[in-house]
Amino acid sequence: MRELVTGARRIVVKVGSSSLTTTSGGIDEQRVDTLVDVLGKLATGGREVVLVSSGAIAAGLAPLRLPRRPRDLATQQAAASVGQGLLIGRYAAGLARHGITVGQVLLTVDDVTRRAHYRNAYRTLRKLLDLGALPIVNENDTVATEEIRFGDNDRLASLVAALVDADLLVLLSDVDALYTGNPASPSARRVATVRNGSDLSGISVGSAGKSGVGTGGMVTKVEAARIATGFGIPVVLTAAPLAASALDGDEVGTLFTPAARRPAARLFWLAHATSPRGRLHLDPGAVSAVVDRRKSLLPAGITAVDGSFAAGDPVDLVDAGSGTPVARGLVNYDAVELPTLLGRSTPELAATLGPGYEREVVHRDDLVLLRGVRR
Ligand SMILES: Nc1ncnc2c1ncn2[C@@H]1O[C@H](COP(=O)(O)OP(=O)(O)O)[C@@H](O)[C@H]1O
Ligand SMILES: N[C@@H](CCC(=O)OP(=O)(O)O)C(=O)O
Repeated sequence: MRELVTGARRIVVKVGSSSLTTTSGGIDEQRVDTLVDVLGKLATGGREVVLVSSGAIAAGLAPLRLPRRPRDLATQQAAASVGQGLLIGRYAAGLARHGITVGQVLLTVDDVTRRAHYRNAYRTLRKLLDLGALPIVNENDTVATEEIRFGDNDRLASLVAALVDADLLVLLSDVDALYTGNPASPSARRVATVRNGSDLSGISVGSAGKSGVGTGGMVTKVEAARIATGFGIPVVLTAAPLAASALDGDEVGTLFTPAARRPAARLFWLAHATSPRGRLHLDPGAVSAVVDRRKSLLPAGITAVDGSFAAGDPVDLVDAGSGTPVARGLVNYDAVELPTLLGRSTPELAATLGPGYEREVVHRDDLVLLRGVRR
C-alpha cells in the first residue's frame, strides 16, 4: 500500500495524447470515458482534482482529414483548435454524469513563467476548485508560437502541481511504468520506486514511443517527476488503464518519492518556471562567492553581460570559464546599465555614480543555485 498516494487530498492527473486518441487521429471515446470514471470517483470522493490533458492536436487530426500529426505550426494550431473543443466536450459530458462541472484552463508559457501571471493562474485554478469544479488544463496551442511554446505537458503538469500545492502528481501514459530501458526490449525491467537521482543511474530513458502522437517520451516524464518531487510532491507514473489501481495504492507503475523538504515557493518558481532574459558571466571569485558562500552577486565579479533585460527580470549566472549556468536570480539593474559597472568595486561605484549604485546586481535572497552545481 502506498500511503503517499492514498492519503493525497489534492491531485493533479496528467494524461498524454497516446492514451486518449486512436492511432488514426481522433478521440478514443472509450478510453476518455474510462479516465472520466476514475476522475469522477476521485472528485466525488472528496478529493480536489486538476486534470492536465494533452490530445488537442491528435483529436483534431481525423475531423480535419489529416493523416498524421502535422509538422508545421499553423496546421498543428488548426488541429488543436478543432481537437481541444471536442476533447473538452467529451470530458464535460462524461463528468456531468458524475455531477461534476469542468472548467477549461488554457495556459501559455508566460502564464507560468511571469510572476504576475503565475499568481493569476493560481487564483483561477484555486477558485475553480473552491467552487467544486474540475479544472482541465492544456497548453493554449492555437496561439502558442514556436518560440513561446511549452510543447511538453509533462513539465506543464509538474508546474501546475506546484502551483496548486498538490499532494500528488499522476502521470498517465501508454506505458505502465518507467523501465530500465526501452520497454519493448525483453531485458527491460519495471522500476518500482525512484527515491533520488542515483536510482536513475544506468536507466536508459528514451523519447516518444510507437504511438506517433506523444511528444516528449520518458525524458520529459522523468524531468517532470524531478521538478515535482523537488517541490515535495510524490509522483506516480503508470498507464491510463491502471490509473484506478494506482490511485487505490496498489504497487503498480513507478513511484517517485518526494524530497524531504519543500523549498520556498518563490525559489521554486525562479528555478523551474522562469525563462532567463539574459546571462551574467562570472569570474572564478564570483562563482565561488555565489555557489559556495551563498553571497549576493556584486558588479566586481562580472566579466560580461548578454541579453536585453530590465531590472526585476530573471537572468542566469554563468561560470565565464566553462559557460555553465550555476544559478538563476532576479537582477537589480537593466541590461544597458551594467556594462559601465562591470569589474568595479561597490565603494568606487557609490563614490562616482551615487549611493543608488551600492546595490547588489543580484541579491542572495533572489538567487537560486541550479541543478548539478556541486563543488
Ligand atoms: N525507459 C523507458 N521506460 C518506459 N518508457 C520509455 C522508456 N524510454 C522510452 N520510453 C517510451 O516513452 C513512451 C511514452 O511517451 P509519449 O509517447 O510521449 O507518451 P504521452 O503521450 O503519454 O506523453 C512510451 O511509449 C515508451 O515507448
Ligand atoms: N498540448 C498538446 C500536447 C503536448 C504534449 O505534451 O503531448 P503528450 O506528450 O502527449 O503529453 C496537445 O494537446 O495536443
